[in-house]
Amino acid sequence: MLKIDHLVKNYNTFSLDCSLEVLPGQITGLVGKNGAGKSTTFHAVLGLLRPDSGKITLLGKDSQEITAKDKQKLGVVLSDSGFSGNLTIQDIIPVLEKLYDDFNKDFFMKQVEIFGLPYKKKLKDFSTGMKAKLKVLIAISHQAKLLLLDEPTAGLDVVARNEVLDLIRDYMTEDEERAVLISSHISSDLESLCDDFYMLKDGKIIFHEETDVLLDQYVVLKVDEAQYEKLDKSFILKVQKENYGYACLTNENAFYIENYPQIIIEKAAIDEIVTMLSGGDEQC
Ligand SMILES: Nc1ncnc2c1ncn2[C@@H]1O[C@H](COP(=O)(O)OP(=O)(O)OP(=O)(O)O)[C@@H](O)[C@H]1O
Repeated sequence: MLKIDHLVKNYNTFSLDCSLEVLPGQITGLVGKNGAGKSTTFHAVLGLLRPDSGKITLLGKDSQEITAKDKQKLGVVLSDSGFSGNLTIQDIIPVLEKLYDDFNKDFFMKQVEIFGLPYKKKLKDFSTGMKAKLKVLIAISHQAKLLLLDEPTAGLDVVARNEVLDLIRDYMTEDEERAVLISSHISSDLESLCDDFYMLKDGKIIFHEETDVLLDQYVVLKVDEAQYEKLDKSFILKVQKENYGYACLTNENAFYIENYPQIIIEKAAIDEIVTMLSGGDEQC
């Protein structure tokens, strides 16, 4: 559905080199701190900036050959995009009908009602949550095959965030060929949503894993100084100094359970994995 092969974009003090793949039927998460390069990646995929090198294949075509008609098959949320704040939902409906051959007005209107979005209020007077819901709603209201969602939950409270994530889940259940690339700097947001994760750090993908594997095989070993000395560190991905000794991240849960029954082994939440992997701590 989307394949990015060594997309390179250089700015003065920042250099992106990103490769990732979004498969049909999958929700892929792109996580990374502020400034990691998530938006630059989305902009490049959408042809909004010119990459220095690399290849992007979108909907089965080289991204440079994507037509306006093809773009109708994309549902997009960008932080810096949207309709003029002086318009209302009432105003944008005819625009959406013109923009998208498959715009589903009934679905859109129903969701506007469910979300309690004001029909005649100017968009600039919407709350952050209302704006976010409207953006995602627009992205999923025209039978898109691929959603490209850059930080769609930014600034939302837990309730609004879950409503937005539910919309994305519902979108996926309607057609098993659909796919989503979604970014967030809060990885826990995406834990229950995504099938796999890529992690960007300083413009580079430093990690890719399926969520099932993450939840099943990634654990944190909590060891004191003496245990740390004796630990076989072959499968330790990151080490973090703690008050009690060391927290060691591994993706070989079974090896340490079998060989070190006396040490404390805790399930690693995605947030913890991301924080440890993106931290500057020593890597074994
Ligand atoms: N047009 C530009 N000119 C120069 N530098 C840029 C430009 N656009 C982005 N950058 C730089 O590229 C880096 C990555 O920015 P980007 O917006 O892609 O990060 P991000 O991961 O989306 O961050 P955030 O979560 O804050 O949106 C930053 O250091 C940013 O300053």
